[in-house]
Amino acid sequence: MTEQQRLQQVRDRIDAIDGELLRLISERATCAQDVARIKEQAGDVAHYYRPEREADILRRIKARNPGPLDGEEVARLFREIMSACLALERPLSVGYLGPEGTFTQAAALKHFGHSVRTQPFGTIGDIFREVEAGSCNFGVVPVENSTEGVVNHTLDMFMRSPLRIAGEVTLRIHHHLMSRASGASTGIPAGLQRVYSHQQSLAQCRGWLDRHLPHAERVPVGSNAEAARLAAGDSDSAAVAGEAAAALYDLDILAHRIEDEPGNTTRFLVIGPEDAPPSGRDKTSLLLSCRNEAGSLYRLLTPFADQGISMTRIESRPSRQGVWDYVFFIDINGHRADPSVSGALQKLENAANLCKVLGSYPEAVL
Ligand SMILES: C=C(O[C@@H]1C=C(C(=O)O)C=C[C@H]1O)C(=O)O
Repeated sequence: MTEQQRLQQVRDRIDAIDGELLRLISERATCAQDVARIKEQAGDVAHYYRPEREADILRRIKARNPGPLDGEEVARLFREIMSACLALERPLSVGYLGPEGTFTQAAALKHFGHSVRTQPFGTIGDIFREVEAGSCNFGVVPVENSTEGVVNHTLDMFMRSPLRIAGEVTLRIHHHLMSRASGASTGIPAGLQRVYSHQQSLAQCRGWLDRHLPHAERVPVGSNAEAARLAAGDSDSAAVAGEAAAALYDLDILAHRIEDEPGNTTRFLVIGPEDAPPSGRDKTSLLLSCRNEAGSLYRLLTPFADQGISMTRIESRPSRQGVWDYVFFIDINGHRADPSVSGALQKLENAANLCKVLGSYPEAVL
């Protein structure tokens, strides 16, 4: 057989598989429509989207993946199939920290897939308000970065918001230095006067900027996408931002992956009117406060230790109610419906001044 004939054979096989895939995906979409119909008949239209079921499906896909594709890769494909099936019934609207091209938008699309309607908002407070008002089904907000720590504004919003946490997303953050497309060969132009970026991103690239652009002024702005927009209008300036922002504002990337920590990751939370039912591998976020006296934090944490629950994070913030009153944001493994977690929560009611369950939700799968 000639090379052409052998190629033709494989291509025929691929075409047949694609036909079969298309038939199966369409059949799957019809099933999703059936699910929606059943829910409509039961008057349960608020629950078209089931985060715990989606997490379970994605985990199963990863566990069963026979290769050669990587587990993350197949899960990403199925993420998009589920997203499209769900949108057939009711496209979700998801608010994020804009403008377009931010890492928060990338996190929203990673979590929900590309068939949702993403809506940019100017501040974290605006996202909470829009989701509270019901004009968006969910919101996505940054909460902590592996290099720069916690996003205080997000934690502070939870103190007075009735919203719950329905999911988490982690995103590897790669920052690039970019400037107005010149068509010239790449490299860092000597005359760069200014570097725009979000405060957090400037901090995440501090070492690189010190070494390569010691004389350029660092100008913190509201978001990386805003930085890219400003750099697009001024050839003396550059921005530090992600790939999406470079594409959106037609900027040339002058230097790739300039973050100081190669494992630089940001964690985002999905906020909505309810948290999620158990998926089998869940986390619970709590807001606690205790009296300012000896041993009170110790007493607050004892119920978790007694129940063998591991804590994955603790942050303290001023409560803003008294000069020395602090609140603690605590993440634990497990769902609030698990007997060990609900047992610990019952004991906490006595030990804590305030004990607010911000939500139980599936551990990030992707
Ligand atoms: C609403 C449901 O289905 C939705 C669609 C899914 C899918 O396409 O597989 C998965 C979970 C839900 O977001 C449900 O299963 O109850």
